[in-house]
Amino acid sequence: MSEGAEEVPVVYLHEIKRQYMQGETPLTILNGAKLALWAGQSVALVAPSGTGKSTLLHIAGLLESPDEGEVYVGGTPTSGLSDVDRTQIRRTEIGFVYQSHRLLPEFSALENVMLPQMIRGLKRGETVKRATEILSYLGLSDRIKHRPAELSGGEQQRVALARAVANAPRALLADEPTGNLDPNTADHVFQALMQLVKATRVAMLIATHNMDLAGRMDRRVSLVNGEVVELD
Ligand SMILES: Nc1ncnc2c1ncn2[C@@H]1O[C@H](COP(=O)(O)OP(=O)(O)OP(=O)(O)O)[C@@H](O)[C@H]1O
Repeated sequence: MSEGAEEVPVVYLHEIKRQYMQGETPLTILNGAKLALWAGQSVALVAPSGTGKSTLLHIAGLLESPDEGEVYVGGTPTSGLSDVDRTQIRRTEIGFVYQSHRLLPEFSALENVMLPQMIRGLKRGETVKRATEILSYLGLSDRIKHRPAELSGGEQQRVALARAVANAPRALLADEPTGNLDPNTADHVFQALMQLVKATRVAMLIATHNMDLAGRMDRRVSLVNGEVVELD
């Protein structure tokens, strides 16, 4: 990638405001939040429960719209786009990993990774090739025929990771991706995430409560009174 291309953040959140109604009372969760995610950089989002980490990730991933502010993807403002265009950007530019793997139980690991590519319109043969490559890269070449229930927790999460990067997104957003795993397995999945950042230069934002993992990422941010603050 040329240096010029890196001058624009992959995702830029500008002055994001988000309120939820709690009965009659508005609850302000994000209040002027600003955050730039850069190619090849991993960012840990570390903040207490209920401060808005998932909300921020959903807004960055175009899964939820802010009440005020703008989400730029590759320099393009997204608020004025149609739902179809937003969905298109989400499918091609952004990968999401959740705390629980959310794989489809009746499909194999390979098929789970093929699906997002097929939805995007790639030919079946191409999706098989690419899904096989990604799963092998993540150390799962002898597990591709297994269904999620036949995989360990760490393997399931690595398949979910493979699915998230199947369409070669420019941003990968992960909400407590190792939260359900024991420390050793969490470490394994975390290393896979870091390996992907280095290999693909994806911009990564990971919400985590794990300070050890956060300490091993490129940058740490938190949420204070609805704003993003840099830690360190
Ligand atoms: N759809 C919604 N309607 C109303 N309130 C919501 C909604 N989504 C989230 N909230 C509230 O907004 C606050 C922030 O939620 P969010 O899930 O973003 O926090 P979080 O930092 O990710 O928490 P955790 O670490 O526990 O996952 C919480 O108080 C939550 O109850």
